[in-house]
Amino acid sequence: MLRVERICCLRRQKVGARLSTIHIKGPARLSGEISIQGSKNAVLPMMAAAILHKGITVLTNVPMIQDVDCMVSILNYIGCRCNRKGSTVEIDGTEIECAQIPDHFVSQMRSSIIVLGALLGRVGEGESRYPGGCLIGARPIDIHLQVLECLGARILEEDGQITARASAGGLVGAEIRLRYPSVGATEQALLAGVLARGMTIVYGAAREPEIGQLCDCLNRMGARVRGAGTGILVIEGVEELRDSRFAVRGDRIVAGTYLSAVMAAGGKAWLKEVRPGELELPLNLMQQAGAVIRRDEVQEEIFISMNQRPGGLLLETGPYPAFPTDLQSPFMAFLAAGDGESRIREQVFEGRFATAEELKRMGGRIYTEGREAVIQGIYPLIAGRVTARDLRGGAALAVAALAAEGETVIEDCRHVERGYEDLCRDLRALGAQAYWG
Ligand SMILES: CC(=O)N[C@H]1[C@@H](OP(=O)(O)OP(=O)(O)OC[C@H]2O[C@@H](n3ccc(=O)[nH]c3=O)[C@H](O)[C@@H]2O)O[C@H](CO)[C@@H](O)[C@@H]1O
Ligand SMILES: C=C(OP(=O)(O)O)C(=O)O
Repeated sequence: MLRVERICCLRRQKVGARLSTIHIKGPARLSGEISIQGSKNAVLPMMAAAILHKGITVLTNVPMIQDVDCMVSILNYIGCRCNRKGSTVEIDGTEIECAQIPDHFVSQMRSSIIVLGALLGRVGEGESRYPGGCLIGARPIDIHLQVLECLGARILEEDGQITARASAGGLVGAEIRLRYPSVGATEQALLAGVLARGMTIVYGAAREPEIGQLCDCLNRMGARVRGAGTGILVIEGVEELRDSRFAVRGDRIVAGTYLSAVMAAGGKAWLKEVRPGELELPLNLMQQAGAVIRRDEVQEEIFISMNQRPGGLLLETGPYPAFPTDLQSPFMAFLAAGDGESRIREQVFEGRFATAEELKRMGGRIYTEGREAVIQGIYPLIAGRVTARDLRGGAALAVAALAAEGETVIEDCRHVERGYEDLCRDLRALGAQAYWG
């Protein structure tokens, strides 16, 4: 059995806490242009993929967000050397000294759990506690563990500690059927399958664009993965990977948030470095609610103009290509300041209506029952003191504040900093009065 000595010298880089209150003066009308940061949900598994390679992986257009800081800390801790210059991160995975993902960082970020699959692939073992991340539902990891077991890992769970070990020859390719197209579990299968012996086929895989990006990145590193964008992924195991460089694409959820801001406030905006095709359904719904949208797939730009109160919508979240759950709260925010009745069905995370309570404190007329919300639009909303309950929920409150009379103070925005480089900077670039306080 491959053993990794647990030197675990604590090279813990403190994940810095910044100011975590946002002040926004409304109502606003927006006009401006912004480049969209690199995608959080794409870059985190790519960073984990660097563990698989005994050499250098360079990622460019990496967003400056806390989850990336957290992943850098995990990689440094296990023995990789991460060197960051602006939006470029170079990861040297030559030495892995420790197969234990440190508790401190696991509790901060959901994506920490996929490091387990990469460690198993590279050194045949890994240890982790249950991952943190946004509190938007139960978020079990049974499918992740099923994936690893299918590939031959033995999993031991004791007091919240998970230990996974491959047999002496390492992981072995297998057919894996996912009971749900979980994004994280699909990433887990990709990371664990790349260096496994033989062929791995994942049926019922997630089809999110971030999975496609991970497949592209792994193939650039020398892996052999086919089927990206479909529900069946075929991974032909390889012996080793090679040095590579990969550019992370723009974050469709961040873009969707700023489009929602224009929907709430009115005005116009040009968003650069984002693929309109990744936001097909949200853009169609925004048009249905009254926006004028122009998409440029070649230049990777979206233009939006909104000159009326948003009309009511019916939407239901689901795995891609259905409506993304991560945009549910920003949509709820602009619909709350709209004209007419909307209905939202949240099918992915059962706890993702917490932000509705905060929107109600801003005068929003929202009624939730189970997985369903009914929203009666009203304008303007009322500014007040509200709390960011989760990452997208915090951003959604900023969206609502643009359609509220007075100064809104959004407290506890540490979750927002996990995923947005600087929400206030970007909203100011669109003409809003938004400041960290
Ligand atoms: C870092 C990252 O990429 N986060 C994204 C990822 O989260 P994440 O990878 O956690 O989301 P999943 O697709 O795994 O979860 C979807 C559903 O499956 C359930 N489930 C998941 C795994 C499992 O082992 N067992 C299980 O029951 C979850 O509780 C949830 O109800 O995809 C979500 C769905 O698009 C997004 O909202 C998150 O922003
Ligand atoms: C839920 C999200 O993130 P995480 O899975 O990292 O908690 C999100 O990005 O909206």
